[in-house]
Amino acid sequence: MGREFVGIFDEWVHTYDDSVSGKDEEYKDVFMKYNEILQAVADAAIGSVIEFGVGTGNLTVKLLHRGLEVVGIEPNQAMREVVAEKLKDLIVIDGDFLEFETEIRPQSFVSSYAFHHLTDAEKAQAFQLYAEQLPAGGKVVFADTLFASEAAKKEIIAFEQARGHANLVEDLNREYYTTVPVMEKLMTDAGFTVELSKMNNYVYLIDATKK
Ligand SMILES: C[S@@+](CC[C@H](N)C(=O)[O-])C[C@H]1O[C@@H](n2cnc3c(N)ncnc32)[C@H](O)[C@@H]1O
Repeated sequence: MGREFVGIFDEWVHTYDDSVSGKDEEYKDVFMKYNEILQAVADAAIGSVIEFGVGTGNLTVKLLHRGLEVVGIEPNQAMREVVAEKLKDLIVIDGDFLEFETEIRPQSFVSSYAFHHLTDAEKAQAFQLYAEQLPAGGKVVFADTLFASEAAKKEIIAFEQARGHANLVEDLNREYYTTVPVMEKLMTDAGFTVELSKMNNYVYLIDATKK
């Protein structure tokens, strides 16, 4: 579920790695410190890991370098094909944040630049599901765009509009980018302790531990 934006990646798959490396002017600030952000997610993960929205596998590579067992979940077929080519031994399953079936018993759920595909109600559902599946001390480590408040979100969208970043503005209005207080509440309600760190003007590291 939360798959309404999956089709966007049929096209973006071809240039996605250019975007994350700063070649797409509109998304430069979103992907600022991309490698550092993904490394921070990988460093906070523990044990057997389920990674959602693997895309072209950039976070996956960092998790594997840490020696962690990883199963990837990716709803977009073109992305699954790219990552299967890049990481031949990786198990990548067709699934999403809410519907996935794997053999492993995860100690961490991780993701980068993808959780905003879920509405806040779906995010709440996801955290309840992860709390049921994780042992005490298990982790949810996500990096994603969050805003300090709804007012801050409006201000940034107006700023991007003024500098002519129409595609980014459309994206920020179309998808379900939420706020720091909402994210904190959804996670604490599901039984996690949460630490949030600002990584660039858009992205926060969300590091949560099941009580
Ligand atoms: C912006 S890319 C991020 C890729 C990679 N994680 C990264 O950090 O570069 C978002 C990815 O999430 C996937 N996606 C879209 N909807 C999803 C959902 N409901 N559940 C899981 N993944 C989803 C897309 O197909 C795409 O591969």
